[in-house]
Amino acid sequence: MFPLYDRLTRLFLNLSNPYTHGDGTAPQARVWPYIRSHLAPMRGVLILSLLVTTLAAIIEVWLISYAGRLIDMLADTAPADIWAEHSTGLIGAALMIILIRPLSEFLRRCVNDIGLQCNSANLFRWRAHDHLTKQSVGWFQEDLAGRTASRLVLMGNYATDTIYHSLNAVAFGLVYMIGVVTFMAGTDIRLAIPLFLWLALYSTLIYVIVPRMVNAMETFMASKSALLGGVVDVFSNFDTVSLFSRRKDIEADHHKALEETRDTLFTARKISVAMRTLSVWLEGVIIVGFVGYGIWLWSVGAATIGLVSAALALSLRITTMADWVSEAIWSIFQQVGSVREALRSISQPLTIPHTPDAPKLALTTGEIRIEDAHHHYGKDSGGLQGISLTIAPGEKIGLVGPSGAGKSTLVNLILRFYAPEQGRILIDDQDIATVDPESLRAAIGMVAQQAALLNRSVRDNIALGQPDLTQEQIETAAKQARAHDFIIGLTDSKGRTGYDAHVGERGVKLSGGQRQRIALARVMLRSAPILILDEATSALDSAVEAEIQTSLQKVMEGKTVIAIAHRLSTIAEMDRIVVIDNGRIVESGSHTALMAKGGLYSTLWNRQSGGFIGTD
Ligand SMILES: Nc1ncnc2c1ncn2[C@@H]1O[C@H](COP(=O)(O)OP(=O)(O)OP(=O)(O)O)[C@@H](O)[C@H]1O
Repeated sequence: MFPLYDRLTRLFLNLSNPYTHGDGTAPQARVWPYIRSHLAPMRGVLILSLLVTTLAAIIEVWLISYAGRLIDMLADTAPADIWAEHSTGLIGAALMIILIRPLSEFLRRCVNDIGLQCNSANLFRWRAHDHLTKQSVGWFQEDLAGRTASRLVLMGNYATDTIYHSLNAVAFGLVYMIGVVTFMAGTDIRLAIPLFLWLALYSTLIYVIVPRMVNAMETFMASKSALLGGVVDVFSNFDTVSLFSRRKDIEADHHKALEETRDTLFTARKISVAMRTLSVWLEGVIIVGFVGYGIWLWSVGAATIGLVSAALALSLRITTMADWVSEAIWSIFQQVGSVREALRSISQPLTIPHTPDAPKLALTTGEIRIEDAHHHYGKDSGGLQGISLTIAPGEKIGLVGPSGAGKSTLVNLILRFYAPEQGRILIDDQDIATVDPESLRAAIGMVAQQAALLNRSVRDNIALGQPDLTQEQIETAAKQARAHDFIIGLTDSKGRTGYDAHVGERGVKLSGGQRQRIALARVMLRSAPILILDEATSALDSAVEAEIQTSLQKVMEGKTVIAIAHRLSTIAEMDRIVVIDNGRIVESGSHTALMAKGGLYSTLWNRQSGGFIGTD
């Protein structure tokens, strides 16, 4: 029975495929165009949903009207004659209630809850993820990661709910209109007057309240996203927070964020309470309007008793249906505010255009040419103030300068994590802005200052991006990076050991030096002709660093290398040393030449050899 049930329901799951890509343009910034642009893969399931929802609505309306007719029938029939006169009708109605109605509900649930909801939320998330992962590294640094993640995940639900309730509103609204016309046809057309009055009042209410509600929901969702972003930020930097903030301060910040959500929800709820109360009041208006109008017509001799009772029955039926429609409309506009808030992140155009069809970087020699690069991170000053530098194929340069001079910024531009605000960067005569970014990064091996690892096994971290590597290759690289010995001693909380042990979020379960050695092993396995070492050995003690130097020398062989180091002794042997200060190149030459010159480099060197660290 269960496998059959599974197969049957799976048919509905397979009604659409959520994993389809959009047209590659940035998502629309406005809610309805945004939702519309996702409907194509769902077309079949949406039409089906509209049909089954309409069917369900028809059955519900039938049930209401049948209840009325049943009472009329019982009143008009003698008890002894009931079966003789109405058995077929009664059995038909019973079958309708026991069989057809549950079947229709099953269909409606399968189409809406499985076919639509299981797929639609993921379709929105899939495409939003597709767009967000094309954003530059720089873009991700501008916003709280937790907030962006929560917007991506929750937006799938909000957008789906918006579609679901819209279909409900359309289906129930349609049947509502048909139902009202049918009911009216059986009574007196004059009773349409209170109905129109109600419609006018209800539309006004929606018109006045809905925009306020959409704004209130958007503000509430913004405070909720900020709350989530804040919590993720604190939890993921708990060491720093514990060191520098008092518990009271953390609590106070959290309290403030919570209070913000309470306050914004309060604003939204004030509106919804008013809306709900006014809707019920309007339902009262329609009941009193119908019945009162009927009584007045009767009192002036313009209508019969029958019309008054019909008016009462009619008003009750119409208000029940109006409730369905208003419920659906109400839900839509609550979700619209939430989608609009999520779109603040999701619909942002790419900060660096994505060029999937761009040609791959054709590497020949590995020459890097930087032409007048300026980058101030959108500010007026700071960053790079015009750097021109050519690094010959196979040349090894050391990048030196005081903290904040712009060394990492230059590397970020070469990796195209940011696009230079002015100037350009060429590798083997190809402007990196015009080549496929994946091929660019594949050409560059990088060990960063903060060697962050992913919460996966050590093996996966070393083989990142190269799943075909053998265990032997991975171990050889780990040995060269002096990582093998500590790796085989690792055990994680789930009992996995050695290369299978997981390293914790961002590699927190390893020491800084261990992380750096894994990152070095990773880069040793890359056959990238350009190597960037940003303080690649800064977390290692001198003994391990000396051990690694030989392997590192081997890895650097024949490659174009940019090495950033504050510990100048590690780069003194480079072909050329480029000194950056305040976003500009101030000196360039070999260690000996720069020492002879007596400029910034020699000052830095003398300061270090004066006690900070040995030079030999
Ligand atoms: N994401 C960013 N947004 C805004 N400004 C930034 C950003 N990253 C760096 N900067 C600014 O750009 C300037 C250069 O920073 P950069 O990180 O390139 O210096 P650095 O020479 O690598 O320093 P360090 O040796 O301390 O790592 C600094 O003034 C810094 O404040």
